[in-house]
Amino acid sequence: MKKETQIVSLGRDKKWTQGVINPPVVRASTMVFDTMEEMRFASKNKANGELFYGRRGGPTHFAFQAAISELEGGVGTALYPSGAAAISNALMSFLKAGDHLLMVDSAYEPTRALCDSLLAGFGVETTYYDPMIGAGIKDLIQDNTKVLFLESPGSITMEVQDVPTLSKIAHEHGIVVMLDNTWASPINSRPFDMGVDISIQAATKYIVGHSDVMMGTATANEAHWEQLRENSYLMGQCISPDDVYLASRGLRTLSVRMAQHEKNALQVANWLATRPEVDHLRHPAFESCPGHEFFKRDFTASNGLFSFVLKEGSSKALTALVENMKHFKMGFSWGGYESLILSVSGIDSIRTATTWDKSKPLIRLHIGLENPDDLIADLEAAFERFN
Ligand SMILES: Cc1ncc(COP(=O)(O)O)c(CNNC(=O)CNC(=O)c2ccccc2[N+](=O)[O-])c1O
Repeated sequence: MKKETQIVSLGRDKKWTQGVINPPVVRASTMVFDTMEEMRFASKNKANGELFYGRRGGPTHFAFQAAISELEGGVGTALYPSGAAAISNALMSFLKAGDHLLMVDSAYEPTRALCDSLLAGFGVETTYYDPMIGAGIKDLIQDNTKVLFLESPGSITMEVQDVPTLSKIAHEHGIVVMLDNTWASPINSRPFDMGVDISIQAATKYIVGHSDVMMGTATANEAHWEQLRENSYLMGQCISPDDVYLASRGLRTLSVRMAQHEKNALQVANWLATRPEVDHLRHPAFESCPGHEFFKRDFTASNGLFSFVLKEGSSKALTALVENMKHFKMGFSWGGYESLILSVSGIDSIRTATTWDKSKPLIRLHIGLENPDDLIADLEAAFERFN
């Protein structure tokens, strides 16, 4: 089945929908049983889609979990109140005091903060590595290394990692491989075909697609699903069926939205490449982006999120560039239908395994579903304010 057809049909089994098109919202904490036998059966099968208790979810959750598992290519998906919760629960489900974690240097900043504060406090040692390290990762592996965490492309600076090579080396040492796969969404890469054990999505972004739900998912392969599911349950992770309904609804248009985001973004990026103020683009589909060759090999398409680096720019000029835009808004997120702009500073101060030239300012764009001609006109006016 092609991914476009999967997007429309997955998670709509009649056992969850009762025949209506969208799996209905079933809100529940308590679920009741008529006999002790029924109760025993539900307890025995509480992790296998039998109604047991609100924290294990209900039909609305089961339908969405089945769809994401199939799309990502795993066997089971746990749901969380945010992408950050998916990351923290996945890591804490497989790490204990005395363990060592290999974390990509280009990780989403709050992921770094988790490692440097909470995990460090629990006695987990973190080593950050260069996203472009490839086979060199083997030199960082210790006897107590338990998890290798990737985020590809990396937040803000967009480096694409050689996931298959990194996964192969990790598995040679019995290390669990986790990938923050939010940029690809569940349709533009096959994480488990690349050797990933747990694929994480900030569903907040493209899956929901309308900037109105916070949600995370973590999908595991057979070998890691029970440990992820049960440890996440012990940490009390559960979410509202109303939010799941909205995420399911967003999922149905993921293919068409992603295709339009990609088309619009490429038009804007190609225009930016002609601007004299721009030093280079950090869009995975462009050769100027580190890991472009891995993007071509491992991804089926790009989307609306990319960054570009300016040759120079004072704080005053950057403020003039990003403020007073007609269509681009400043906001901490991406993946909705709207266009966003972020002037990112301080990258050099949060990277420890790589260096960043802070003399060249970075702007991250999320290209929404507006007409790209209007977006380009907006950026043209922005550069007039900038210069
Ligand atoms: C790849 C990836 N993975 C996980 C998450 C977290 O998802 P959540 O927002 O649902 O918790 C995200 C969220 N992304 N958010 C952004 O890129 C914008 N937010 C920020 O820039 C931000 C917000 C708060 C604190 C620090 C930052 N930051 O990245 O510098 C993500 O991009």
